[in-house]
Amino acid sequence: MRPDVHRWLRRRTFSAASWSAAELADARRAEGTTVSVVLPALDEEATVGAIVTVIRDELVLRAPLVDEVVVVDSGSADRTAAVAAAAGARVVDVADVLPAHGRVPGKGEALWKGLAATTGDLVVFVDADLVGFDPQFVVGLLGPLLTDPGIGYVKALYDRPLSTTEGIVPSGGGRVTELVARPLLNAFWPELAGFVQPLSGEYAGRRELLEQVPFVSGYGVEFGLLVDLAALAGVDALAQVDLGTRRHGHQSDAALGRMAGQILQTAMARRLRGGAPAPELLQFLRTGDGVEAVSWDVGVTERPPMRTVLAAAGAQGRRR
Ligand SMILES: O=c1ccn([C@@H]2O[C@H](COP(=O)(O)OP(=O)(O)O)[C@@H](O)[C@H]2O)c(=O)[nH]1
Ligand SMILES: O=C(O)[C@@H](COP(=O)(O)O)O[C@H]1O[C@H](CO)[C@@H](O)[C@H](O)[C@H]1O
Repeated sequence: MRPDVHRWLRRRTFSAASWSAAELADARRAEGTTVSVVLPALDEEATVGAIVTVIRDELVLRAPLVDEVVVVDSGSADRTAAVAAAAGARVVDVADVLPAHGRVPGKGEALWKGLAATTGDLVVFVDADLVGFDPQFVVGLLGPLLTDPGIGYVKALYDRPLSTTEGIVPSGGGRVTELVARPLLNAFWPELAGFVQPLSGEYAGRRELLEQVPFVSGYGVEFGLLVDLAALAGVDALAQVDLGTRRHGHQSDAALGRMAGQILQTAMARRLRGGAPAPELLQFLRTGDGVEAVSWDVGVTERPPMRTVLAAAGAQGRRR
């Protein structure tokens, strides 16, 4: 493992259990820091209400850590907006935010407009399809930002069980992460190989940083933000926090194939400047109280086209 990645893993990996909502509420009040939570939602009537309710009850009313909870309705056909509003969220329609800019489809658009529709110094993004949402997710994401001014962006890491028709596959989730995003980052942005969940849908950042980078419109948004914020602020300004386990709604393999395509587009748009890929692939295993990084060499070599070999042999033969 690269020494810089090993060092980053040690210095910038936190546990959500390190902080309580009450202590962070005191800390942010003392600093005068404001906090917004943004939930992008497309047809999430089944889950958005419970998430908003828990955030409001625990982090707005009980411990005043969060100032505003905004659900960005991405053009839902179900009752997402009504359910979210009934739970206490401020709901904005993606088409109504920055209308002069029109609207493009995709999750990233909802997040970009969520940034425009909120004012918090710190912005927390939470998917609206989570099951069994724990308010400690938000506490854990805010912990590093409220205790270390040198940290500007925090990604969630967690176990990701995959629920299938045959049952639960304990670590089967994060399919595009394992098959596309992780290999891409290791090859072309090896300094970011320490992120256990580079595509996690829960993350938080300082508005002053988030407003300086583009938001990729579709599912490339997480990949784009990670690469662009690292380029802007340096890897050491980025961190990750262990939130335990995350369960959410899963899309089909075909849908994830399209997601992978968007992530590939996002990566290649940032990488066409060439440069040989790094040969190391870092994967992660859950240990008792943390994660263990496992390093693999996935470097490949290339054999030249046979035609050139035979031509050279022929030329050599002619020279013998
Ligand atoms: O065009 C979109 C696509 C997705 N989402 C929301 O973004 C989050 C993550 O999307 P999804 O669950 O489809 O991604 P997955 O978690 O399956 O990768 C969810 O709250 C979606 O409702 C959205 O607001 N607009
Ligand atoms: O991590 C992944 O591979 C994908 C798909 O997860 P699953 O295989 O359905 O658990 O989920 C994430 O990726 C999306 C693209 O970045 C994010 O928008 C989602 O929030 C996140 O769940």
